Amino acid sequence: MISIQNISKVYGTKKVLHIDSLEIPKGESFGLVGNNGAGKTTLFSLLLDLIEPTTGFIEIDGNKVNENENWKKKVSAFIDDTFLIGYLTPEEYFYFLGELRGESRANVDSFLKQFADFFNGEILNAKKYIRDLSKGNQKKVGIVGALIGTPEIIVLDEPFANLDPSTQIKLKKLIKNWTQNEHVTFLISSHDLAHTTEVSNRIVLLDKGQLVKDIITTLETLQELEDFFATSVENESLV
Ligand SMILES: Nc1ncnc2c1ncn2[C@@H]1O[C@H](COP(=O)(O)OP(=O)(O)OP(=O)(O)O)[C@@H](O)[C@H]1O
Repeated sequence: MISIQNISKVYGTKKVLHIDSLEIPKGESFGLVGNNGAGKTTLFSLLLDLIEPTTGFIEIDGNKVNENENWKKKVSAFIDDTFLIGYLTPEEYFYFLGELRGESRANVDSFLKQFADFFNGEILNAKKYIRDLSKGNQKKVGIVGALIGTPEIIVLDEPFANLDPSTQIKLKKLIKNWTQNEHVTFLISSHDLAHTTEVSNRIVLLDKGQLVKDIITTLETLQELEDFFATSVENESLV
Protein backbone atom coordinates (compact mmCIF):
# COMPACT_ATOMS: atom_id res chain seq x y z
CA MET A 1 0.00 0.00 0.00
CA ILE A 2 1.23 3.47 -0.89
CA SER A 3 0.13 6.25 1.43
CA ILE A 4 0.59 9.89 0.47
CA GLN A 5 -0.08 12.39 3.27
CA ASN A 6 -0.10 16.19 3.05
CA ILE A 7 2.60 16.08 0.38
CA SER A 8 3.70 19.31 -1.20
CA LYS A 9 6.58 20.58 -3.29
CA VAL A 10 7.48 24.23 -3.56
CA TYR A 11 10.10 25.69 -5.92
CA GLY A 12 10.93 29.28 -4.99
CA THR A 13 7.53 30.78 -4.34
CA LYS A 14 5.62 28.36 -6.59
CA LYS A 15 3.77 25.41 -5.09
CA VAL A 16 3.87 22.86 -7.90
CA LEU A 17 2.15 20.03 -6.02
CA HIS A 18 -0.13 19.67 -3.03
CA ILE A 19 -2.09 16.53 -2.20
CA ASP A 20 -3.83 16.19 1.19
CA SER A 21 -4.26 12.45 1.23
CA LEU A 22 -4.08 9.65 -1.33
CA GLU A 23 -3.85 5.92 -0.75
CA ILE A 24 -3.01 3.42 -3.47
CA PRO A 25 -3.73 -0.18 -2.46
CA LYS A 26 -1.65 -3.15 -3.55
CA GLY A 27 -2.57 -4.49 -6.98
CA GLU A 28 -4.14 -1.26 -8.20
CA SER A 29 -3.51 -0.09 -11.72
CA PHE A 30 -3.29 3.65 -11.09
CA GLY A 31 -3.33 6.16 -13.92
CA LEU A 32 -2.18 9.74 -13.47
CA VAL A 33 -3.27 12.34 -16.00
CA GLY A 34 -2.95 16.12 -16.30
CA ASN A 35 -1.65 18.82 -18.58
CA ASN A 36 2.02 19.78 -18.93
CA GLY A 37 3.32 21.03 -15.62
CA ALA A 38 0.42 19.56 -13.62
CA GLY A 39 2.81 17.82 -11.22
CA LYS A 40 2.75 14.20 -12.42
CA THR A 41 6.53 13.70 -12.62
CA THR A 42 6.93 15.63 -9.36
CA LEU A 43 4.62 13.14 -7.61
CA PHE A 44 6.52 10.16 -9.04
CA SER A 45 9.86 11.77 -8.15
CA LEU A 46 8.70 12.23 -4.55
CA LEU A 47 7.53 8.62 -4.45
CA LEU A 48 10.96 7.43 -5.64
CA ASP A 49 12.83 9.73 -3.25
CA LEU A 50 14.41 11.57 -6.17
CA ILE A 51 13.39 14.90 -4.64
CA GLU A 52 12.60 15.96 -1.07
CA PRO A 53 9.05 16.99 -0.17
CA THR A 54 8.48 20.51 1.15
CA THR A 55 5.81 19.13 3.51
CA GLY A 56 4.34 15.72 4.18
CA PHE A 57 5.51 12.23 3.33
CA ILE A 58 4.98 9.16 1.19
CA GLU A 59 5.00 5.71 2.77
CA ILE A 60 5.27 2.36 1.04
CA ASP A 61 4.06 -0.45 3.30
CA GLY A 62 4.65 1.77 6.32
CA ASN A 63 8.15 2.93 5.32
CA LYS A 64 8.66 6.61 4.62
CA VAL A 65 10.55 6.65 1.33
CA ASN A 66 12.83 9.51 2.39
CA GLU A 67 13.68 7.94 5.74
CA ASN A 68 14.36 4.28 5.10
CA GLU A 69 15.45 1.94 2.34
CA ASN A 70 13.07 -1.03 2.77
CA TRP A 71 10.76 0.07 -0.05
CA LYS A 72 13.54 -0.15 -2.65
CA LYS A 73 13.27 -3.93 -2.93
CA LYS A 74 9.63 -3.61 -3.94
CA VAL A 75 9.70 -0.74 -6.39
CA SER A 76 11.06 -0.19 -9.86
CA ALA A 77 10.55 2.65 -12.27
CA PHE A 78 11.26 4.06 -15.66
CA ILE A 79 10.78 7.81 -15.52
CA ASP A 80 13.07 9.07 -18.27
CA ASP A 81 16.30 8.25 -20.08
CA THR A 82 18.41 9.21 -17.06
CA PHE A 83 17.36 5.74 -15.85
CA LEU A 84 19.27 4.18 -18.77
CA ILE A 85 23.02 3.57 -18.99
CA GLY A 86 23.96 4.64 -22.49
CA TYR A 87 27.32 2.89 -22.76
CA LEU A 88 25.84 -0.56 -21.98
CA THR A 89 24.19 -2.85 -24.49
CA PRO A 90 20.55 -3.70 -23.63
CA GLU A 91 21.67 -7.18 -22.46
CA GLU A 92 24.33 -5.70 -20.15
CA TYR A 93 21.77 -3.26 -18.75
CA PHE A 94 19.20 -6.02 -18.15
CA TYR A 95 21.79 -8.24 -16.40
CA PHE A 96 22.85 -5.26 -14.27
CA LEU A 97 19.24 -4.66 -13.18
CA GLY A 98 18.75 -8.41 -12.68
CA GLU A 99 21.73 -8.50 -10.32
CA LEU A 100 20.31 -5.55 -8.40
CA ARG A 101 17.03 -7.44 -7.97
CA GLY A 102 18.56 -10.83 -7.15
CA GLU A 103 18.00 -12.45 -10.55
CA SER A 104 20.67 -14.64 -12.19
CA ARG A 105 21.67 -14.10 -15.82
CA ALA A 106 19.86 -17.33 -16.72
CA ASN A 107 16.67 -16.02 -15.07
CA VAL A 108 17.00 -12.72 -16.91
CA ASP A 109 17.54 -14.54 -20.23
CA SER A 110 14.46 -16.67 -19.71
CA PHE A 111 12.42 -13.63 -18.56
CA LEU A 112 13.42 -11.70 -21.70
CA LYS A 113 12.12 -14.44 -24.03
CA GLN A 114 8.53 -13.21 -23.59
CA PHE A 115 9.58 -9.81 -25.04
CA ALA A 116 10.87 -11.11 -28.38
CA ASP A 117 7.76 -9.76 -30.06
CA PHE A 118 7.84 -6.46 -28.08
CA PHE A 119 11.49 -5.91 -29.06
CA ASN A 120 10.71 -6.62 -32.72
CA GLY A 121 14.20 -8.01 -33.34
CA GLU A 122 15.86 -4.62 -32.74
CA ILE A 123 17.07 -4.79 -29.15
CA LEU A 124 18.61 -8.14 -28.21
CA ASN A 125 21.77 -9.27 -30.05
CA ALA A 126 21.66 -6.00 -31.98
CA LYS A 127 25.29 -5.31 -31.01
CA LYS A 128 24.44 -1.70 -30.23
CA TYR A 129 24.86 0.41 -27.13
CA ILE A 130 21.67 1.81 -25.62
CA ARG A 131 22.81 5.32 -26.58
CA ASP A 132 22.73 4.29 -30.26
CA LEU A 133 19.17 2.94 -30.23
CA SER A 134 16.22 4.96 -31.51
CA LYS A 135 14.19 6.88 -28.90
CA GLY A 136 11.37 4.33 -29.14
CA ASN A 137 13.74 1.39 -28.69
CA GLN A 138 15.44 3.13 -25.75
CA LYS A 139 12.00 3.46 -24.21
CA LYS A 140 11.34 -0.26 -24.69
CA VAL A 141 14.64 -1.03 -22.92
CA GLY A 142 13.68 1.25 -20.02
CA ILE A 143 10.21 -0.25 -19.67
CA VAL A 144 11.40 -3.87 -19.80
CA GLY A 145 14.22 -2.95 -17.41
CA ALA A 146 11.59 -1.79 -14.92
CA LEU A 147 9.80 -5.14 -15.23
CA ILE A 148 12.82 -7.35 -14.49
CA GLY A 149 12.37 -9.29 -11.26
CA THR A 150 8.58 -8.63 -11.34
CA PRO A 151 8.69 -5.94 -8.62
CA GLU A 152 5.56 -5.36 -6.54
CA ILE A 153 5.24 -1.73 -7.65
CA ILE A 154 6.16 -0.45 -11.10
CA VAL A 155 6.16 3.26 -11.88
CA LEU A 156 6.15 4.31 -15.53
CA ASP A 157 6.16 7.96 -16.58
CA GLU A 158 4.68 8.44 -20.07
CA PRO A 159 5.26 4.83 -21.15
CA PHE A 160 3.24 5.16 -24.38
CA ALA A 161 5.03 8.23 -25.75
CA ASN A 162 7.48 7.43 -28.59
CA LEU A 163 6.13 3.89 -28.99
CA ASP A 164 4.64 2.76 -32.29
CA PRO A 165 0.94 1.69 -32.25
CA SER A 166 1.72 -2.07 -32.27
CA THR A 167 4.03 -1.71 -29.29
CA GLN A 168 1.48 0.44 -27.45
CA ILE A 169 -1.05 -2.38 -27.84
CA LYS A 170 1.48 -4.96 -26.60
CA LEU A 171 2.33 -2.79 -23.60
CA LYS A 172 -1.33 -2.32 -22.70
CA LYS A 173 -1.86 -6.10 -22.83
CA LEU A 174 1.16 -6.65 -20.63
CA ILE A 175 0.02 -4.11 -18.01
CA LYS A 176 -3.48 -5.61 -17.89
CA ASN A 177 -2.09 -9.13 -17.70
CA TRP A 178 0.41 -8.33 -14.94
CA THR A 179 -2.19 -6.45 -12.90
CA GLN A 180 -4.59 -9.40 -13.09
CA ASN A 181 -2.19 -12.33 -12.82
CA GLU A 182 0.85 -11.05 -10.95
CA HIS A 183 -1.00 -8.55 -8.70
CA VAL A 184 1.58 -5.92 -9.56
CA THR A 185 0.71 -2.32 -8.63
CA PHE A 186 1.23 -0.10 -11.67
CA LEU A 187 1.49 3.68 -11.48
CA ILE A 188 1.33 5.15 -14.94
CA SER A 189 1.28 8.74 -16.04
CA SER A 190 0.21 9.59 -19.55
CA HIS A 191 -1.18 12.31 -21.76
CA ASP A 192 -3.03 9.65 -23.69
CA LEU A 193 -6.45 9.50 -22.05
CA ALA A 194 -7.62 6.50 -24.07
CA HIS A 195 -4.60 4.34 -23.21
CA THR A 196 -4.73 5.41 -19.57
CA THR A 197 -8.40 4.59 -19.13
CA GLU A 198 -7.91 1.26 -20.88
CA VAL A 199 -5.17 0.04 -18.53
CA SER A 200 -6.06 1.75 -15.24
CA ASN A 201 -8.73 0.72 -12.78
CA ARG A 202 -8.40 4.12 -11.10
CA ILE A 203 -7.48 7.51 -12.51
CA VAL A 204 -6.32 10.60 -10.69
CA LEU A 205 -6.34 13.91 -12.51
CA LEU A 206 -3.92 16.61 -11.44
CA ASP A 207 -4.44 20.22 -12.42
CA LYS A 208 -1.85 22.86 -11.49
CA GLY A 209 -0.53 20.64 -8.71
CA GLN A 210 -3.95 19.88 -7.20
CA LEU A 211 -5.87 16.62 -7.23
CA VAL A 212 -9.12 17.49 -9.00
CA LYS A 213 -10.54 14.05 -9.85
CA ASP A 214 -10.12 10.59 -8.37
CA ILE A 215 -12.18 8.17 -10.44
CA ILE A 216 -12.73 4.41 -10.43
CA THR A 217 -12.61 3.65 -14.16
CA THR A 218 -15.92 2.87 -15.84
CA LEU A 219 -17.10 2.99 -19.44
CA GLU A 220 -17.87 6.72 -18.94
CA THR A 221 -14.44 7.69 -17.62
CA LEU A 222 -12.81 8.52 -20.95
CA GLN A 223 -15.68 10.88 -21.80
CA GLU A 224 -15.53 12.45 -18.33
CA LEU A 225 -11.80 13.17 -18.75
CA GLU A 226 -12.23 14.49 -22.29
CA ASP A 227 -15.03 16.79 -21.06
CA PHE A 228 -12.78 18.09 -18.28
CA PHE A 229 -9.97 19.02 -20.68
CA ALA A 230 -12.39 20.41 -23.30
CA THR A 231 -13.98 22.65 -20.66
CA SER A 232 -10.62 23.89 -19.41
CA VAL A 233 -9.63 24.80 -22.99
CA GLU A 234 -12.94 26.70 -23.44
CA ASN A 235 -12.42 28.57 -20.15
CA GLU A 236 -8.87 29.52 -21.14
CA SER A 237 -10.00 30.90 -24.49
CA LEU A 238 -12.46 33.18 -22.65
CA VAL A 239 -9.61 34.75 -20.67
N1 LIG B 1 13.78 21.67 -10.42
C1 LIG B 1 12.73 22.48 -10.64
N2 LIG B 1 12.80 23.79 -10.39
C2 LIG B 1 11.75 24.62 -10.57
N3 LIG B 1 10.55 24.19 -11.03
C3 LIG B 1 10.41 22.89 -11.31
C4 LIG B 1 11.48 21.96 -11.13
N4 LIG B 1 11.04 20.72 -11.48
C5 LIG B 1 9.76 20.88 -11.87
N5 LIG B 1 9.38 22.17 -11.76
C6 LIG B 1 8.06 22.72 -12.08
O1 LIG B 1 7.10 21.94 -11.42
C7 LIG B 1 5.89 21.93 -12.19
C8 LIG B 1 5.40 20.49 -12.32
O2 LIG B 1 6.30 19.82 -13.20
P1 LIG B 1 6.13 18.28 -13.53
O3 LIG B 1 7.32 17.89 -14.33
O4 LIG B 1 5.83 17.53 -12.30
O5 LIG B 1 4.81 18.28 -14.43
P2 LIG B 1 4.20 17.12 -15.33
O6 LIG B 1 2.76 17.03 -14.95
O7 LIG B 1 5.02 15.89 -15.20
O8 LIG B 1 4.33 17.76 -16.76
P3 LIG B 1 4.59 17.11 -18.22
O9 LIG B 1 3.28 16.53 -18.63
O10 LIG B 1 4.97 18.29 -19.02
O11 LIG B 1 5.68 16.09 -18.10
C9 LIG B 1 6.21 22.63 -13.50
O12 LIG B 1 5.73 23.95 -13.43
C10 LIG B 1 7.71 22.61 -13.54
O13 LIG B 1 8.22 23.71 -14.27
